[in-house]
Amino acid sequence: GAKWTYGGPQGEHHWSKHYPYCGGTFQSPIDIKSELLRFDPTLRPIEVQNYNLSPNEQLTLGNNGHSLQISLPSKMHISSLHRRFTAAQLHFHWGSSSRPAGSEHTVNGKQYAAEMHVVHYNSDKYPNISMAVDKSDGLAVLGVLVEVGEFNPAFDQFLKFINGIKYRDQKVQVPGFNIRTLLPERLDEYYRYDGSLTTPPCYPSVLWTVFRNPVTISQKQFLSIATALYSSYAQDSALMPLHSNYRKPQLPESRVVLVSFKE
Ligand SMILES: NS(=O)(=O)c1cc(-c2ccccc2)cc(-c2ccccc2)c1
Ligand SMILES: [Zn+2]
Repeated sequence: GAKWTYGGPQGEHHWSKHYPYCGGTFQSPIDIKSELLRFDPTLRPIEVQNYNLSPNEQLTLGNNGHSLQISLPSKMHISSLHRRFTAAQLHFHWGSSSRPAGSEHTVNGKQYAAEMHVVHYNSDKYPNISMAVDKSDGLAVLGVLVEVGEFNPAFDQFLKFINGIKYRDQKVQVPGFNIRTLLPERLDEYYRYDGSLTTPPCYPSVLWTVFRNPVTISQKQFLSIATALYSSYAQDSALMPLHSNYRKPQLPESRVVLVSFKE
């Protein structure tokens, strides 16, 4: 599709020219603020299956020019939703070394250092993710807020390979590890709402689950994400640092955010 960026003349305010859904309804991310929240006692803890990958399994770590992503095997899935949602990939959004605030979802206006998205598709209904990506019941994304604090050994399972994907379209194989360790401890405390892809084409096809509790990474780990990557190709003469790859919060319109916990 057409080129899009996070700033400048192809930035988010221009996305809707080539990607009409980006100017539509049910857009993500949003500011998760108290007045939108409604406690829902029927929201069950998220249950994930086969997230504990053996080191004998290889995962593809890649730089797609907009984010750092890890491809995930299709045995990984969410089993606690009304349909099976099979994992496809996980990726990140982050700030910059000078502005360590780059999460997409914010909570009562607080923006976190980064955010991880684990993207799943409704494999009960669709044969593959391409058929699911633009359907209103197609995707389920788990959102994990990331803040700077304690060192996180789980993140180092892939961060130690980040210098192999400095430039756009570079990929490296990394040994499998327990992806569950990238998620917060409490999978029973989360925000839930109907939204969209936060990047073009912005399809309103995502059942969002944003966990209440952030995970932490160290300042050094954050800086490696925020400073190691470029959105330009290795052979390009102009180096384009890849950072601040987050969309700003969108209007909630009349949407309610369901919450699985009372306090
Ligand atoms: N931020 S997100 O979760 O809404 C998201 C989902 C998917 C996605 C991935 C596979 C299938 C379907 C949707 C892709 C991206 C993406 C991020 C950077 C660059 C290009 C695309 C972002
Ligand atoms: Zn994302």
